[in-house]
Amino acid sequence: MKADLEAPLPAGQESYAIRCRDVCRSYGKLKVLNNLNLTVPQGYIYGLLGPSGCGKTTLLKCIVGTLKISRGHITVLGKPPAFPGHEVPGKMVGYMPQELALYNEFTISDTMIFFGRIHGLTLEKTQERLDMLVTILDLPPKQSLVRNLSGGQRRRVSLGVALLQNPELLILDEPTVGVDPVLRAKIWEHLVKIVKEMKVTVIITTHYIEEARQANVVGLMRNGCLLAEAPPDAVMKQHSSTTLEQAFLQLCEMSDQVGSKRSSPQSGPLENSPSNENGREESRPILGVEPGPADEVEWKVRARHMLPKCRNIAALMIKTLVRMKRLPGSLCFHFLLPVIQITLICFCIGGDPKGIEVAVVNNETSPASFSQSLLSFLDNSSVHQVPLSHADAFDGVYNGEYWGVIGFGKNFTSYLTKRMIQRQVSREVIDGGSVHVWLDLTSKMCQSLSWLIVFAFVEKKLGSMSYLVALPIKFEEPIYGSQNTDFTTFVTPGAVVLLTHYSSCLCSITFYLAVGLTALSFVLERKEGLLDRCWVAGVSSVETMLAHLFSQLFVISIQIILQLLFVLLVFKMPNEGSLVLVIVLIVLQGITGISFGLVISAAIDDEQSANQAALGIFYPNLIMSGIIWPVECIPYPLRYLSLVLPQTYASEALRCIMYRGWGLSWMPVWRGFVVTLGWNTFFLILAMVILKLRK
Ligand SMILES: Nc1ncnc2c1ncn2[C@@H]1O[C@H](COP(=O)(O)OP(=O)(O)OP(=O)(O)O)[C@@H](O)[C@H]1O
Repeated sequence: MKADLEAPLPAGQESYAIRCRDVCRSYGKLKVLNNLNLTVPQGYIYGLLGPSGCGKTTLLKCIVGTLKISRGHITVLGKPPAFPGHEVPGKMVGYMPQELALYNEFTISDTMIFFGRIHGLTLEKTQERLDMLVTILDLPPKQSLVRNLSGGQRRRVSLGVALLQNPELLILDEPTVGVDPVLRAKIWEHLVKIVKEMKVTVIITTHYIEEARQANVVGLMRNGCLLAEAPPDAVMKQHSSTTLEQAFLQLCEMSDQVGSKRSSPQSGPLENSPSNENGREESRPILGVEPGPADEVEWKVRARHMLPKCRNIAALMIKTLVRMKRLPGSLCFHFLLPVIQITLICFCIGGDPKGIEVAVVNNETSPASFSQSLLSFLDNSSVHQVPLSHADAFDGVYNGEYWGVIGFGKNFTSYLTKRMIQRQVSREVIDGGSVHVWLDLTSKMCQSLSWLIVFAFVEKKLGSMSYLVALPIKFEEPIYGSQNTDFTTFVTPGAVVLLTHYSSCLCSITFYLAVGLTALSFVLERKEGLLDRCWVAGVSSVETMLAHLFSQLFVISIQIILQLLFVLLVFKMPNEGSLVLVIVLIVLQGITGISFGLVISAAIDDEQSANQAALGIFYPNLIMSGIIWPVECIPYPLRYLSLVLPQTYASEALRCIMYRGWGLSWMPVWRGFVVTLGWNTFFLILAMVILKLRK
């Protein structure tokens, strides 16, 4: 095995671009990279070959810094990947991941302009590079939408993105899959040309082993370690084979024979290249360096590196807006969905019952009787009266045909008159002078019905005499709110908060919930390799999150304006307090939603699970936040849980502002703001930590 590694190197090798030493990486218990050593000389094409699942992509991800290694050292262009101030990830590296990692709603031109912005290229420079790439890679017209391209065309666009900024290092994960042989030859020709002319270093994986003969060096990988690393001719010569494929097969057989005794190559000839000028940082710890004058400069570089770049945030935001523009139907739905929801709440919740079938058993026959007169006061649109006999009326209720029975005794008029004019009356007179109501109370709606009946009889009919039959309780003019405050009024502020929270929250985490564009973006971008690609291009997790937050903020601002217009102007919900406070609180709740969405999308990879997580949290939150029913009705242990939910205090604060006209000096109001801000900070930090930990 060692002999394989001792094949002569091409002349002129002076330094290395990539050096991996004893690199290990696992996914849980699965050890994917196993003490791997690899050296890619500067200005070479390095063909990384190996069977599917041997760990090539994992290695490339470790090299570009999207995955952290568990053990060992990696040096890329002189420093470890993601070293503060280092432009790997960044401008120095062009990365083509195995997934296509392209925005489907973009044209080819949009795609290049987006990545050009991230690399800091001017528009003219990007256009110039794009024209060149169209010729070299035989790309379709620049204005073609990516989603309309064939698989091979998309792969070429993806390769074009990697080549865009003329990087020093190109990392290409299977760039020639699905590309026809003529174009494959053209791509290799271009790679050979840029390596020769510009001293670019290329590391390329491919399933077409024979095409790797054009590489300067090949690395044959199996089970997470390198079996051989040498120029293709040397590998073939070593194994007396006429093809690389044969040589590779022999190597695999030998490796199987050696089995577990074999260790990964510890020292290949490529390693002997004079390395230390470029590999300076490799053995140096990233943290814990002794302070000195040079370190001061380094700290400044690090600090600058850590600060989010406006350029990247702007590029990501423009990207989101362009994508929205390309999906206008989806955009309208996105804006209208919360309005539709709030309209439905206002129309469907808390109103008076309409068209209820009620059986009437009237034993008084005279048309001038009180009972006839009272029945005429019942609102016909609410209660549809069906005159029936006693037996039919009760049968109808038992059969579910009527919601209840209203009954009058045959002496109702005379007994009621007695009740009102005599000081003392017998129980029989009270009973006979009362309206008897039997209700099917399996529906809460009938409770509203009973109040309707009382209201019709006592308030409307008896008018000024109503006090004679009233209960010994008097409800005076309310201190806050009005006598007409209904369930809708109670529920609306909470619903606005909730809808804002969830519409924005779902934006970040769930898949195509009506929103389409931005909603899905984070989880899908992650899944499609777009987040990784942007990260390798130099966009940090903080920049991604901030851009996402700002663009979502734009969307929820429009949603909030539309919701408030409907709630305040169309449905005439009262607002006694400051509209500014109302808007700020709702926007802050929107941010809670976005940041909560970011937590879920940072923790979960696929849209289905993200959707389930969002829904799983939505309902308990809706029920327990005091939005539908007051928190005071929740039993004690659960009430404590309710109080720590992000919407409980916010809904209360919003109700206090809108209906009591309270300002920030009132504790329930400022508490709503403070708790919301606290949740926002917590969710944003948590999302960032999860993103960092999951590398
Ligand atoms: N995110 C992940 N979580 C768990 N296991 C993973 C993950 N990514 C890759 N693996 C596993 O790691 C191993 C190496 O995968 P990798 O994608 O690096 O292989 P590869 O050599 O690039 O394969 P191919 O040529 O088919 O692309 C595989 O067994 C794969 O199942």
